Amino acid sequence: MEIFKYMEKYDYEQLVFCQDKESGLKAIIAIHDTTLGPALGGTRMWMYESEEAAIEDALRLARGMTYKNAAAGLNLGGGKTVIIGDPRKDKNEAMFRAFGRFIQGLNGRYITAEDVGTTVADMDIIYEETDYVTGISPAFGSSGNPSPVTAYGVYRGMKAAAKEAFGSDSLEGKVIAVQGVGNVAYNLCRHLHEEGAKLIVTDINKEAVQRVVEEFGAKAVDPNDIYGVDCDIFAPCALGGIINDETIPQLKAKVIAGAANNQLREARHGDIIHEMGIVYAPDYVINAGGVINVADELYGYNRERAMKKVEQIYNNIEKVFEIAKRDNIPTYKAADRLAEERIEKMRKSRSQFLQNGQHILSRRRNR
Ligand SMILES: NC(=O)C1=CN([C@@H]2O[C@H](COP(=O)(O)OP(=O)(O)OC[C@H]3O[C@@H](n4cnc5c(N)ncnc54)[C@H](O)[C@@H]3O)[C@@H](O)[C@H]2O)C=CC1
Ligand SMILES: CC(C)CC(=O)C(=O)O
Repeated sequence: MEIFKYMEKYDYEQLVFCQDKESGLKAIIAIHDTTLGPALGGTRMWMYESEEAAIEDALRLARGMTYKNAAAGLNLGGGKTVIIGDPRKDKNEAMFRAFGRFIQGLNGRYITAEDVGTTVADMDIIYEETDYVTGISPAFGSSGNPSPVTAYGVYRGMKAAAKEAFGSDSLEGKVIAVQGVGNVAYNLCRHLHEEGAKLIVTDINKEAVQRVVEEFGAKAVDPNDIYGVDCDIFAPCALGGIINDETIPQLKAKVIAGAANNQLREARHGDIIHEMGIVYAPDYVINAGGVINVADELYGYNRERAMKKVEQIYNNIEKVFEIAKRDNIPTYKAADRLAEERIEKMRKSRSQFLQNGQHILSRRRNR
């Protein structure tokens, strides 16, 4: 991978490599765009096949956060971190303290939170070293684990997608195939079960599957079989890239609506599912609940205010469908349009000069 070429193509601002030998920290912080404000995005800990795969994931996820934060109406830019390692074996306190110091060194250009493989306890350790962390324990007056709120937002967005596809937003009796039943999807399954949906689930973690089978009466299938099951809605809630040339021909669902980031392996896969008549709720619009919730910490966390904004995900998904119809484009492009228009407007308004203490004028005054 030619890193600068890739960064130039999608206009990334910064890529930071963090190494701490003592603790074993190998982290990559990617900052995509800070037009709207400091970059906020979670930290993923994962066993990448190669350093290149880790860099690519950090970059793709960071760009997704720029679009997610913009489409959600947040005054935040996009960034993300990946830590290379096994979250079950390789974590230690010194690692997250070292990581916190690296974040502090960015002086507020990047703010972190949880993602796959990291927890509230990890964020609490980072908080020992920097203020630029969210999703820390409610004991600190913060919002805690974002996953249940992400799940609620996905549930609301899925209802809006169901209304578009089936004419009613009720999920009662709908067959919903859920891929990955981790932190977000466990909570999503609870909402779906409470509304009377029928669940088909899979995960590579057998205990996670067992829990939703026992608690919500879900039917379990093997991970490779989830794409082809007979269902109304497919909810990808594991990792990215799962809508691709191999999986699309197997799909029977009329709707795709789930929590996973970067669901389309390539943009053209969004065109293919559009042509097939599948209603796709763009990933970064439907899964914004978590970031909306943690971002509220920056104002002094207020759950009621945060949840009001999360409710808006239903309307945001409707807005995406409206733009898609108005401009006769697939929904993934409509979502990009929504986000890009907002960023562009703000970029223009910020081009006016503001005396902010950093300009040559302020240095002259202090001489
Ligand atoms: N946690 C949050 O608040 C947010 C999460 N997301 C995204 O949602 C997705 C899920 O996040 P979490 O629930 O937090 O992660 P998680 O790690 O708790 O859950 C993911 C689950 O997917 C399973 N999995 C991995 N590969 C699989 C495969 N090939 N087949 C079936 N199952 C597989 C894992 O075993 C795990 O149980 C991720 O893509 C994440 O980036 C997006 C926005 C916010
Ligand atoms: C989980 C979040 C708090 C932020 C994030 O990284 C995301 O939405 O993907």
